[in-house]
Amino acid sequence: MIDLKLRKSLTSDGTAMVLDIQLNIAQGQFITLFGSSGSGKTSTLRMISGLMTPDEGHLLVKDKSWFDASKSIHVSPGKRKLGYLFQDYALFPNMTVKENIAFALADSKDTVFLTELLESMDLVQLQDFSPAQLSGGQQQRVALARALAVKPEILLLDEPLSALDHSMREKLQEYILSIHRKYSLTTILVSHDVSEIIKLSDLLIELDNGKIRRKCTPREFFGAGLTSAKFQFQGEIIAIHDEDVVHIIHVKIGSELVKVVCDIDETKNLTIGDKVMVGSKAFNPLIKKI
Ligand SMILES: Nc1ncnc2c1ncn2[C@@H]1O[C@H](COP(=O)(O)OP(=O)(O)OP(=O)(O)O)[C@@H](O)[C@H]1O
Repeated sequence: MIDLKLRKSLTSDGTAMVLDIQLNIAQGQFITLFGSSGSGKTSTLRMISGLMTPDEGHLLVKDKSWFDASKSIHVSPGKRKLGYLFQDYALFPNMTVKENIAFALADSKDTVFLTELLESMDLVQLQDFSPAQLSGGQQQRVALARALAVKPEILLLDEPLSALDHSMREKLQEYILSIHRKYSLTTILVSHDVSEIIKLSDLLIELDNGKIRRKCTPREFFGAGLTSAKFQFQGEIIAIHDEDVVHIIHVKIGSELVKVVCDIDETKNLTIGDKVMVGSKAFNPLIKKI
């Protein structure tokens, strides 16, 4: 349904980087772009949206050409049927919830669809509020409804929940998944949150220095080596202490601190700040860099 091959010279941390990716995405798929900072995730979404022009390549959506460098085709961002959601809700402060959504409607007279969006996002009670009167999660629900108002074929989500607290994130994940299914969207998410990625997406694309390094299911990606663990948590290493022949790795998981005892061999590639999975199988804690 989406056939893309996009190439663009970018500057990564002052050095040149060529973003060069080729992907075929089926209708209805939920994909996550994952990778370190500067690997090209946001630039990929910006090229799909038309906000950034690739140097070379093509982008076909449902057999319609949105971009083709060799034929000088560049459909403007406003004419691409897509919804784009960022961490920043970017709502109009002087408009009510309802007006914010109505403003984006493909057909401004389509009050049936406007009501459906207000209902799907549980915004009926809040429709006359202004954005300043809403919580972060409520504002992001309005932004999501507004992204859907154009009846998009593709939904682009660039870390849309990273400013929200844990419980709000979980609720919003449910909304995103339900609208993805209800409107048969093809959704591309950028996220660093392992549980969010596993919960939402069918396919993970790992970007490294502008290239696709790996394509697999999120479970394969994060679970390799720990697949039979009885439980797994994502955390961040905040300290590594030497104790004779072992290392004690201090991992922050949510607001808890967990200490994992490891052989020196096991910790060779681990440093403070690394994101890791901590799991346990038959009472032996396991730790793996992600
Ligand atoms: N318009 C542009 N022209 C040239 N270089 C750019 C442009 N936009 C972004 N870049 C550079 O391209 C690189 C990739 O940026 P991008 O925002 O796509 O990375 P990312 O993977 O989304 O990172 P993060 O996780 O930190 O958001 C960065 O080094 C950035 O400075």
